[in-house]
This record gives sequence, structure tokens and C-alpha cells, in this order.
Amino acid sequence: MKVAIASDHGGINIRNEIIRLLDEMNIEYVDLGCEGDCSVDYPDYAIPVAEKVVGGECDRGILICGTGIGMSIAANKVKGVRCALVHDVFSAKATRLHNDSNILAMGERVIGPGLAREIAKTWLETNFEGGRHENRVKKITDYESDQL
Ligand SMILES: O=C(CO)[C@H](O)[C@H](O)[C@H](O)COP(=O)(O)O
Repeated sequence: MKVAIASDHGGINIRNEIIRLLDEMNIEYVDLGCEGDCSVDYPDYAIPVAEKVVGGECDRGILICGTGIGMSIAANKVKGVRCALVHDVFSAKATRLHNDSNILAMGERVIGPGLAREIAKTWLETNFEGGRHENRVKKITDYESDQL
């Protein structure tokens, strides 16, 4: 598995924590910033991560900003992205099992690094359940295909 990861200035500490986790899990990753700690715009980071995932260069993406909301909104504009904004371990597991989410968004002004690490670990280790969920996800991708 290869992961694309990025944050804005509001998510640097959790991004560093998740990079440590990826190293411990021997998961390959590409870090798309942000560099330094000055104020940046979350779409400039969400969209490149999303494009790496839907383009096939990476299998999954992880995005962190202050709330995770801006990152998830921006990433979900990219066709093929199913970005889940998650702040608890139950939802991290459920969104992989049921939604086959391919990007995880979290907010550093919402949760601490310890919980973020548990969420990311669970999300990375959980496989899509398929079955009844296949057709539900297909309805989303079919809708996307019908868009311009
Ligand atoms: O986009 C966001 C909210 O939806 C992120 O939380 C950003 O990190 C946040 O908006 C940045 O805010 P700041 O006041 O410019 O640091």
C-alpha cells in the first residue's frame, strides 16, 4: 500500500504523528506538505492528494487541517474520491467496511495525536466488506460517471 499525506498549517502535528505511524507500519508514503508552519490554503493540499489517489499513484490518502472539514470538502470534489471525515475509531472502521473510503480526513483542533493515530491505524488496517455495500458504493460512482 502507498499513502499520500498532507496537511495545512492547522494539521502539522497530527501529520507528523501519522508519518511516524506509517514508518512503524512499514507503509510507503508520499508527503505533499505543507512545508513550514505559515498559513496556507487547504485546497492546495487536498486536491493533489486526491489526484494521486484517483490517478493510481497512491492507494489511499490522509488529510489533516484544523477541523478536517475543508480538506474533506475539497477532496470529495475530485471524481473517484470517497473522503471520510473521522474523529472516532468506530467510524474509522465503519467507513472502510461500508464506504470503501479512499481518503481519511481529521481535524487537529478537534482531536489529539493519540486518538488520530488509533483512527489512522484502524482505517489503514480495515478492508472493505463488499457484499451489500458494493451496490451502494456503485450508486455513488455511477452518479459521478453521469456528471459532466
Ligand atoms: O478548512 C478548515 C476548516 O474547514 C481548516 O480547519 C483550516 O485548517 C482552517 O480553516 C484554518 O484556519 P486559520 O484561522 O486560517 O488558521
